[in-house]
Amino acid sequence: MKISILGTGSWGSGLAQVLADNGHEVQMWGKEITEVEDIQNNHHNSKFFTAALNPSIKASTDIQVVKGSQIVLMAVPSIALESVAKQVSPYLEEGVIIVNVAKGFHPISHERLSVVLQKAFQNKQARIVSLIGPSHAEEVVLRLLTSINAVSEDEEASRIVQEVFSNHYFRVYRNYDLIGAEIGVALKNVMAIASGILDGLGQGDNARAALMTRGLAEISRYGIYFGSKPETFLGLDGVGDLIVTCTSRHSRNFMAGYEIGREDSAKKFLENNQKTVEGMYACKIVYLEAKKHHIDMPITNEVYAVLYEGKKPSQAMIDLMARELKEE
Ligand SMILES: NC(=O)C1=CN([C@@H]2O[C@H](COP(=O)(O)OP(=O)(O)OC[C@H]3O[C@@H](n4cnc5c(N)ncnc54)[C@H](OP(=O)(O)O)[C@@H]3O)[C@@H](O)[C@H]2O)C=CC1
Ligand SMILES: O=C(CO)COP(=O)(O)O
Repeated sequence: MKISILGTGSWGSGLAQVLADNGHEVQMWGKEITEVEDIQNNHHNSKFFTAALNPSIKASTDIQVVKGSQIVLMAVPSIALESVAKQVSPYLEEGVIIVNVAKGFHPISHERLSVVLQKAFQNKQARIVSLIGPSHAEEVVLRLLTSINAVSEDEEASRIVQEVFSNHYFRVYRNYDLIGAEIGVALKNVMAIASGILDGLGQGDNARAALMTRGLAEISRYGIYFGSKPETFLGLDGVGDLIVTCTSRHSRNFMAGYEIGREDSAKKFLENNQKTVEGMYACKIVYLEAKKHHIDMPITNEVYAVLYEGKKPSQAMIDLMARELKEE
């Protein structure tokens, strides 16, 4: 099967490895010439990994290479998703399966990303599937064991994605609760920033366990308000992705928080960051939506205050602990 991947960053490259290992014809598209040439000529993406890529993976800066693909994978950050979708749309086949792997929301409308893609590809009758779960690209590229969900309201499309991606090191489950899964994987990035902040401030395992547990309660409260199934938050797109991101130094969200905690300020990080840290954007969107809908989100509110209002992380931690005492 011909499968195109839009985005030559870390997750696009990790998933290219899986698909090429499964014998598919993998064509990547990227705007960054150095990444594209590295993949095409050296079978590496040295900006992100030392591991070699499957040599059958092709890469180009010409977006027309997607022509004739049965599946197109969108591996760009949430803030770029809509513009890349518009750019590629003229070259897509009718009924193409679009696989989104970005975690977040539309920066202006605050819509979930599958909704953004459904609208962008309406004229192609595209079938949208989110492939999301606990999965650091750094491990997938090394073929370390990973389990993830193909989430869609289109059961047949999610079965196709499940079959196409699964292999001996990459196991794909199906899930049909798109609202819950997309909210789970977007909000865990906010909690990962909070977890990194605690680490940077010198806190330990007890604090991290409390943060993750109360963070999951917060994510579930938010998701259930918007129509998610509660059990989704006990699965790969809830607690699974929360664990992998809140506890790992591979996570850019965790590491962003760590740097902010160590400095006891977000200023330096915000001035210098060049990486994709989705939790920064998700935090603002969730803060605004929660306020609008009166959803109690104490951890998100404190991360927001640290990122956007100049609050000291140490003070945010004190304020969280000093709130009115209540039942779990
Ligand atoms: N990395 C991971 O382990 C995982 C990531 N994800 C999610 O996948 C999404 C992508 O992340 P990831 O691959 O890690 O990010 P990276 O920063 O590694 O790569 C993003 C890629 O998108 C490209 N890009 C950015 N903006 C545009 C644009 N306007 N037009 C075209 N290309 C663009 C970048 O190009 P350039 O380099 O030129 O900026 C780069 O090739 C995120 O939402 C992330 O949360 C999900 C699971 C795991
Ligand atoms: O989503 C991820 C793992 O599931 C990747 O996390 P980061 O974006 O924080 O690196």
